[in-house]
Amino acid sequence: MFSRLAEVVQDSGGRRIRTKARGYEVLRDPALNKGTAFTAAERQALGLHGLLPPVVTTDMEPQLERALMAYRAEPTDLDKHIYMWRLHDNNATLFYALLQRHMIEMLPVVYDPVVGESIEKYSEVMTRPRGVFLSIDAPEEIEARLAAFGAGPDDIDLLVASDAEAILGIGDWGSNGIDISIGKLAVYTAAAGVDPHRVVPVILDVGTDNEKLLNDPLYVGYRHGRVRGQAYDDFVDAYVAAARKLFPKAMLHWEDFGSTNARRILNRHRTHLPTFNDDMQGTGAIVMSAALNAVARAGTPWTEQRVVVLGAGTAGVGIADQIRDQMVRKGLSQDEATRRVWLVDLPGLLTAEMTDGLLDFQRPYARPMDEVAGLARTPCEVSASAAARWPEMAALRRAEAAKGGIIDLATVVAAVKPTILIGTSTQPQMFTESIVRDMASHVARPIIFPLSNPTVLHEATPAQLLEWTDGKVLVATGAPFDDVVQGGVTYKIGQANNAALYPGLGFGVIVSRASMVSDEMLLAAAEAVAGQATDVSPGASLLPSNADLRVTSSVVAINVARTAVEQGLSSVDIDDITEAVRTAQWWPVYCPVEAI
Ligand SMILES: NC(=O)c1ccc[n+]([C@@H]2O[C@H](COP(=O)([O-])OP(=O)(O)OC[C@H]3O[C@@H](n4cnc5c(N)ncnc54)[C@H](O)[C@@H]3O)[C@@H](O)[C@H]2O)c1
Ligand SMILES: O=C(O)C[C@H](O)C(=O)O
Ligand SMILES: [Mg+2]
Repeated sequence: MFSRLAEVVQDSGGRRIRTKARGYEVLRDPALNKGTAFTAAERQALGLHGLLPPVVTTDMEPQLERALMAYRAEPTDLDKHIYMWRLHDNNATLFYALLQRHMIEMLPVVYDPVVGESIEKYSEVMTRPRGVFLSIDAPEEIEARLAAFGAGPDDIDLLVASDAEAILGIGDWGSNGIDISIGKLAVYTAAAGVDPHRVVPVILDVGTDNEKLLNDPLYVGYRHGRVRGQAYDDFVDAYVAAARKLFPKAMLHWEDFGSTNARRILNRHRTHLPTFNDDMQGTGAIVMSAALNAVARAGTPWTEQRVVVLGAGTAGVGIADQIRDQMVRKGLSQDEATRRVWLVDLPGLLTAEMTDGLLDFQRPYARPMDEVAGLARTPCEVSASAAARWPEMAALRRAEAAKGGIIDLATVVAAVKPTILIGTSTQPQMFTESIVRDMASHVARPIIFPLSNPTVLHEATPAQLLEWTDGKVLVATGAPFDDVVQGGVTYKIGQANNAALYPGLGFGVIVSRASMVSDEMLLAAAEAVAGQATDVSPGASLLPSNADLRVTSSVVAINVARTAVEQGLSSVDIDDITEAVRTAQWWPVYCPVEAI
C-alpha cells in the first residue's frame, strides 16, 4: 500500500509513481524505496542526496546479489523468514524480485511450512505490524479501523482474512494469525502478479482458546477465550459489510477458519460476493488437479473410484465434495457418487448413527448402518487436546468408545479397498505401513495424498509411500518435499498445496471483476493446473513445479476469467482475456519516481 503521499500513473509513458514525499519519507516507504537504484535526477528531485551512498545502480542486480547473500547467511529458516519481511518493509519491489527469482528456495520460507513456525513464535519475533487488526471487543470500530489502512474505494482488489482458529494443522493462534494473511498475499503477488499495493491482510481477533498464548505476557492479541455464537456471526457480518462499503471492487478470501465456521461463513456470502474459502474450495480444486492427472495415469474411470478421506474437517470435506461432483459429471447420480466417498474422523468411519452429532456438511457422507454392522471396532481414548479443538468430533468419539471403539482407518481401508486415500487430519504418520501395503495390495496404482501441513504433520512422507508400494503410488503432498530416488527412478513430488491454485483463481476473479466465484470457475482453475503437468514419464510429478508458478497462475487466471465471462458473472467488458490478464499483472521492477 502506498502512503497517501504517492500515486501510481499508468499511461502511454508506462508506469511511474508521483509523490509528494521527500527524503526519508521516500526511503522509509517500502512501496517507493529503490535504495541505490534511485537515479541522480530522482535523488535531486526527491531530496535523497546525502541520504544514500553515492553509487547509482542502474538495475536491481547488485541489490539482489547482496540480499541473497544476507538471506543465505541467516542461520535458521525462521531467521530467513524474518529477514525476508524486514527486506519487504525496506523495499517491497526487491523483496518480490528476490522471491520470484528463487521461488523453490524461498517459497517454503516466506510461506508454508516456515510461516507456521513464525505464527507460533509471533510474540517473540514480531517485527513491524502489517495489515489490519480487527477485534470483537470493538465491533463498532471495524469500519474506522479498515479505513485507517488509508486506501480509497478504487485502491483495493483483495482482502485476505483469518480468525486463526485452524491455522494450517497447528490450531488456534489468535492474533498471531495475521502472518497467514500476509503470507497468502505474498504468494498472490509472487505467483500470479496481484499488485501488492492493492491488498489488505486482515486478522479477525475473536479471542483465543490457546492457553499458551493467554498465559504469554508477550502475546499481542486480545486476552480472552474465543467468542462464539451470535456475537461471532455479527462480527464477521460487520467485517464483510465494512469491507464491501470501503472497497466495493475487492474480493474477500477466507483462510484457516475452524470447521464449524468456515462453511457457514462461505455459504452466507458466496452467491452475492466475489469470495471463496481457500481451505475448502482452493484445496478441493488443487486436489482435483492432482486427482485428474492421477486418475488418468492410473487408467481407471472416475465412476469407479473409491475414496477414503481421513480428517473430515474444512479441507477434507471440501475435497470430498469436489471429487463427488467430478463423479457426477462423469455420469453417476449424486447419491451414487456420495456413496463412493468414505469419511473417517475422530469417531472413526462417519456413520448414519452419528447423524445428530455430525456437522451439517459431513452428514451426506454418513454410511448406512447395515453397511458397517459387520466391521470391527478398535478401542480408543479421547485426548484432552482433541476434545478442546474438535469438541463435536471428540464427543462422537467418546460415544463410539463406549460402544467398544471406533471403526478405524485400517478397518475402513481393508473393507473399502480405496483407489484414492486423502489425509487432512492434522495428525502425522496416520497412513501406516500396514494400511498403505493393504491398500496397494488391492489396486494397481494407489493414489495417496497426505496433505496435512506443515511438513511434520503429513500422514506419511512420499519416501515412505513409495517404499511401501514399490513405487506404484501416485502421490502428492501438502508441503514441499525433495525428489525421492527409488529403484533407479527419480520421483518428483507434486505439491498439492492450494498455493498452486488460489493465486490464479483470485487473479482471474480480480481481472474479470466477477460477482461471485462459481463451481465452474473452480473447476476451470483445477483443469488449468492439471493441464500444466504434461510430463507422464515414470516418476513425473502429478502437478506443475512451483518453479513455474507464474506460468501456471497465468493459465489459471485466464481460464477462470474466461469462465466468469462465459457465465455472465464478469462486470467488465473484456475483449481479449489473455491480454487483460497479462496487462493487469504486477512485476517487481523499478519504475520512475517523480516529485510533485
Ligand atoms: N495442502 C493444502 O493445500 C491444504 C489446504 C488446507 C488444509 N490443509 C491441511 O489439512 C489439515 C486439516 O485442515 P482443516 O482446515 O480441514 O482443519 P479442520 O480442523 O477443519 O479439520 C481437521 C479434521 O481432522 C480431524 N481429526 C483430528 N484428529 C484426527 C484423527 N486422529 N483421526 C482422524 N481425524 C482427525 C478433526 O476432527 C477435524 O475434523 C491441516 O493440517 C491443514 O494444514 C492442507
Ligand atoms: O497454507 C497452506 O500451506 C495450505 C493450506 O491453506 C493450509 O491451511 O494448510
Ligand atoms: Mg489454510
